[in-house]
Amino acid sequence: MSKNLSIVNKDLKEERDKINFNVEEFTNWFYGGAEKVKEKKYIENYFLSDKDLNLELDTSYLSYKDKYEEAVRRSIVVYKKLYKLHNEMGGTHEDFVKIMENLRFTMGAINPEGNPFVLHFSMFALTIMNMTNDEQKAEWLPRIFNCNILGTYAQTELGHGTYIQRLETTATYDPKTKEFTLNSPTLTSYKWWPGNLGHTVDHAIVMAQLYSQGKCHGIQPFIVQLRDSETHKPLPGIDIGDIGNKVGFQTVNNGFLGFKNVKVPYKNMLMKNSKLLEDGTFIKPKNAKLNYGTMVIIRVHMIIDAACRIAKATTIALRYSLVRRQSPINPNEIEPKIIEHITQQNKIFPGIAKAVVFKCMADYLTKLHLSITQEGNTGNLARMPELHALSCCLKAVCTNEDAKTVEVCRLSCGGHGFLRSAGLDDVYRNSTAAQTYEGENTVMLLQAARFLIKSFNEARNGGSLTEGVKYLFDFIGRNGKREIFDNSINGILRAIQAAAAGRTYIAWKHIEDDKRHNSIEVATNLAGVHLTKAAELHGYVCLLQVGIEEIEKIIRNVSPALGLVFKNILELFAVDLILNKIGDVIQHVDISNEDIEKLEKQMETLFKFFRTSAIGVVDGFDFSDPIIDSTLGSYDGNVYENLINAARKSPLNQEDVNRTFHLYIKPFMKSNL
Ligand SMILES: CC(C)(COP(=O)(O)OP(=O)(O)OC[C@H]1O[C@@H](n2cnc3c(N)ncnc32)[C@H](O)[C@@H]1OP(=O)(O)O)[C@@H](O)C(=O)NCCC(=O)NCCSC(=O)CCCC(=O)O
Ligand SMILES: Cc1cc2nc3c(=O)[nH]c(=O)nc-3n(C[C@H](O)[C@H](O)[C@H](O)COP(=O)(O)OP(=O)(O)OC[C@H]3O[C@@H](n4cnc5c(N)ncnc54)[C@H](O)[C@@H]3O)c2cc1C
Repeated sequence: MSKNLSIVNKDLKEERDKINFNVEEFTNWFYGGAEKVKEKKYIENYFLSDKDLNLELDTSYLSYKDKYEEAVRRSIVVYKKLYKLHNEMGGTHEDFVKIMENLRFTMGAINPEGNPFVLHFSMFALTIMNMTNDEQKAEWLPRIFNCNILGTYAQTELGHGTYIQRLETTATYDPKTKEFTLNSPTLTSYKWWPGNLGHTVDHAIVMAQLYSQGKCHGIQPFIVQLRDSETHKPLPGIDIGDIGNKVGFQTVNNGFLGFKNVKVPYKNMLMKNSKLLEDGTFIKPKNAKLNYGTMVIIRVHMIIDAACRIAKATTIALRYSLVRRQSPINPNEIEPKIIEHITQQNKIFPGIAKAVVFKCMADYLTKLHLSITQEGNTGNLARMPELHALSCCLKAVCTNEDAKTVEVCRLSCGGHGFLRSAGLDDVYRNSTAAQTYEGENTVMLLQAARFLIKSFNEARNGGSLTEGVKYLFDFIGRNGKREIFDNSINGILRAIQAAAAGRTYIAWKHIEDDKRHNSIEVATNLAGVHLTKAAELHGYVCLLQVGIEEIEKIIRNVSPALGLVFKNILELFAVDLILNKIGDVIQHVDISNEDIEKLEKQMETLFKFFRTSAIGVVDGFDFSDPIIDSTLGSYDGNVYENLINAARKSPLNQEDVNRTFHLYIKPFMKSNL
């Protein structure tokens, strides 16, 4: 951790003196080993120490246009260095991935409102890597890697983001010229939202309806050049621009794009999955959803992003709560650190537990994705629907929790939390954006519910189930009897499983009843609220189940003192979860009022234990001061000095009288109305 040289606030020092486990050991777990932590620190310092970045400039005060231009300038400084470092490291693909993984955090500090090149290195490169044949890889990958071309992923249109089957952009193939002609036949067919599209990139993966031999063959990906490589002027037939100011992501340069008779060569349709022969014959892929692959990868990556945003927000909220004093609990005593107010603990401690459990889930899902992708490469696509359902479900549950938790952290910092310098606004904006992009969360939950209902039918018919939904058998086996609650961690898991299975049953029954008068589609829509609740509960089952399995493994491999902290964290996550979902649990589990009171008491005991470890855990997330970028969350805890220093930098404070006084205020005051 790069520690500030200033003297650490004595309240915070006193807290750190009481930590009873090895913080470094926790950090090593969080980043996957001591070697990875070393790499992270090295890479972070390598970039952030560069004076050319001019990180002293607070970009939040700049205009929209200036923010974008500064973000581009800073990004280029970073990417130049990235290639230099990559060469120094040996230049392998693994080295590049290593740098990019670590840069994710660092980039947030450099461009707090988003990276104008992010899609090039994520969705654009990933789509070319995963959806092209060998010749296409050979042609495009070196140019992408060297940044000779810059690209984005243009799928969403003004009229459609969710229901991608109905995208309207057309790509019509002519076997005589061996070209596609791209058109935007309506206003609603304009591409709208793609990151970096407005003025940054010169290429895009464009998702368009393929027409060949007079038939539509559904959406297919095409590589399209949008701007001239020398002048950067839009090419003929391309109408392109920035979509304007947004809630966040101000420097991501999300754009719009329309096509008028734009010619694209035959070789630019990505042909790994679907194929088009030169004569225009279309060859279907093994599974039509293979073209959705890039979205699946990104949804998997979004779980670790959610964990890190929560980790950052709770670090700020906790450090602040350990130095802020207000409102004596006992009238005759001094004002306590606000963390002593139990409601404050209730705001922050469960969030810290979520960051840890989400990290476990991210590791699990990354491994699962890898193994299912490897199966897919050998032609076995059997587990694709399971991965799709799980990644949709967890993308939704984790980003919803993320946005909620970050907002609670902001509220937990009182008035100061509302300052930009507190550092929580960009975290929140990024969290809430993640609830929408890469699949709107309700839609994602409904996709997961589709899998649950299928599995429920399978279970009722005595079929086989994938591991993650086997608990549906237990529900069916109980034959209408309620699960008996027992107050252990596995008891809590069984209770959440019973609630998820019970809610799945209610949704299933709703559909079955409505099917008598309606089509299955209408019946499914009418059951929508139950379906999303079932999927959400299923997401929590997965999180708790994976949390239990992973943390049991961790405990076996770490020191006993850290093991106790992990046990505490897991219990915090579980008890907080069941108390938050108690309505659903009561419906399907035999749980008494006494059991619930016991859980509430248990929460208080868990808080008491966690009170001393909490600072160690957030320090262990190891966000350096430039990364945390917060007056309230810096390592030294000197919040009041930080706040006044930040306020003094406000552009309004650079002169003691603002010109508006003489221009407007004084004449107004002297006018006697
Ligand atoms: C909601 C769906 C999945 C619906 O797809 P659909 O073709 O209409 O399917 P349907 O007829 O409803 O049937 C569903 C069926 O399709 C299957 N399926 C769907 N997707 C997959 C997959 N990836 N792998 C494997 N299977 C998949 C499902 O399992 C269903 O199967 P089933 O019929 O139940 O057997 C799709 O439209 C979708 O993914 N929409 C969300 C769009 C989205 O995520 N856009 C992202 C744009 S890029 C972006 O936001 C980048 C931001 C990045 C940044 O700024 O950093
Ligand atoms: C910050 C940001 C960055 C983005 N970056 C990109 C990018 O780089 N490339 C790109 O192509 N796209 C990008 N997008 C677009 C994004 O993927 C879509 O906005 C997203 O998938 C949601 O689709 P939509 O806007 O059509 O919402 P809609 O589907 O119109 O959602 C509106 C409402 O309708 C509901 N709804 C819609 N369909 C259903 C249904 N079947 N069942 C129940 N309810 C439904 C939703 O739940 C929601 O409440 C970005 C978006 C944002 C906000």
